[in-house]
Amino acid sequence: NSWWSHVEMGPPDAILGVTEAFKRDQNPKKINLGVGAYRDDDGKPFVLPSVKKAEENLRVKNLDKEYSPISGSADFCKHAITLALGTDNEAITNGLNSTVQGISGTGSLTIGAHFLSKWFPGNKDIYLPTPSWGNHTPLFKLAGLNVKAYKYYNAKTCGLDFQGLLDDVAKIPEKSIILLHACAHNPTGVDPKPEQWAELSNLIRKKQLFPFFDMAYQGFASGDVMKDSLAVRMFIKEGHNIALAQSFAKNMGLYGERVGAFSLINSDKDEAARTMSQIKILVRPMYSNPPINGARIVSEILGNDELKNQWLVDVKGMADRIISVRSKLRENLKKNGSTRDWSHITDQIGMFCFTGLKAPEVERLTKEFSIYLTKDGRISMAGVTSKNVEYLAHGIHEVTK
Ligand SMILES: Cc1ncc(COP(=O)(O)O)c(CNOCC(=O)O)c1O
Repeated sequence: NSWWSHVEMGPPDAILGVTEAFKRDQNPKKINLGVGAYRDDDGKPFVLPSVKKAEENLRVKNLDKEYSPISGSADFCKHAITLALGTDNEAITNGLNSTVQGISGTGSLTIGAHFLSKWFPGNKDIYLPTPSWGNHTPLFKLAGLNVKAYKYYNAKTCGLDFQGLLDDVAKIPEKSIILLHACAHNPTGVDPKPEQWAELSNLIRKKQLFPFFDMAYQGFASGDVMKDSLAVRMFIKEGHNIALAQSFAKNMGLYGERVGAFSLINSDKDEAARTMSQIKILVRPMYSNPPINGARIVSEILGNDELKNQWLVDVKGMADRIISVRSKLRENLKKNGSTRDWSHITDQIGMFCFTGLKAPEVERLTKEFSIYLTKDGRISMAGVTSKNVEYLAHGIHEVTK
């Protein structure tokens, strides 16, 4: 008889469910706004020219398939942290970072979660923004951390609830962990302004909280890699010894290659060596060592001026396309006669837009117009193109007028 008769069917993933329904829809005008991956103006996946060139360079090198070190190649780790903090950042030149390759952003967050769960000297409580990426809660719980929340999004303005954020952070018990989206907040697209990051940094220091940055979109948000890492660089400059998870899924289009990095900024080189040794001890039984292919592509691009410059053009091109369809959507809503304030569509940044649509409006948009998005009204701007933006504006206006 069965071992598993007690195992019940789990709930479908909210986002993947949207794509399944989209695939079944026969309407030629259907639009999928659920997918969290970049699409070009023809709605197709995009392999960056810099990535294609890097792969050509790698092919002729006839590299072997030997294991990576547990931490990934030192070359890759150096390139990853240097991209995040900037070439001459003191934390790097003084050897204060302990950086390992992670299995994309999810795997890098997971390494951090397990490290904190085992070694964090304070409360094993991690505070997430409300809302946050759907995977954060299960990921941190799986590592044994208690997941709590702080106010972040203002549904009335579709913007940042900065006062609510400060009030909540002020209430977090000292020596707790706070998760921060470095740029392009998922799912809201709402980021603090630089001066708000500065105020938050002061409060977090006063409260002696441990900042854990999740930077999954560096360069993809504004199109400028240094602008997008401003909060991370500011916090380190202000004396916070942070944790940082990076992903190359979006900004290099390496989704399925699963390339990321996890870093701690330490007090001194000796502490960096000790934390590095313990991070490797965690990774070894987890998956032993990381995949080599994507890491080689990243190293090839970031280690070669011509390819790095090509990549900077490629990633800015993706960001600019998203920024332009945000403007087009807002313009078309106005053209359709909508009198609502849609300024949040262009104020928000990165892959996602929190439209402010309520569940019944979302339902009508899907049923009557074959436009697919998650129930919370989040749309992936990557699914919007110059060809479907007018139809999208028409549908949104019809269900919100
Ligand atoms: C904030 C954040 N952190 C981390 C990650 C991790 O991404 P990866 O593990 O692919 O690098 C993601 C990827 N999200 O993908 C889009 C979606 O499903 O909403 C993310 O949004």
